[in-house]
Amino acid sequence: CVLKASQKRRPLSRLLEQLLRNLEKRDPHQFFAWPVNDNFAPGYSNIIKRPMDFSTIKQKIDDNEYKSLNCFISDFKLMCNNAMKYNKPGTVYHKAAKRLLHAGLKQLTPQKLRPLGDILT
Ligand SMILES: COc1ccc(OC)c(-c2cc(C(C)=O)n3cccnc23)c1
Repeated sequence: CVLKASQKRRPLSRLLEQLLRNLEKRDPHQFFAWPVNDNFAPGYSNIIKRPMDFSTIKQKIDDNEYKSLNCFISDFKLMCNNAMKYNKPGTVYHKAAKRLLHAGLKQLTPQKLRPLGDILT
């Protein structure tokens, strides 16, 4: 029996892919899907020193750069906090980031993750 490519993935990578898909559902406008472009966000790269977005997180999963769930969660928080730093409160992006962070962290609580078993230890 030959395993499909996805089944050959490391257990942590497969879990992170699943968590990422669930987080992306909370970004219906895809504001966080790709790196923020300085042409649409003046001065962004001067203000935000460590940009992060869902496509970069996906690439890091595929490159096995995440050694733990916490590193994955840190990048998710970085992505949301970048948006809350650059965009003023009340803007569509600041509000979207706050909602995404709140909804995302609720999906990443120990209670929600415990059923996924010992691959997190
Ligand atoms: C209006 O449609 C889009 C499409 C993609 C975007 O970022 C990938 C953004 C976007 C995303 C952001 C963020 C996340 O700060 N942003 C800030 C200022 C101006 N534009 C954006 C908006």
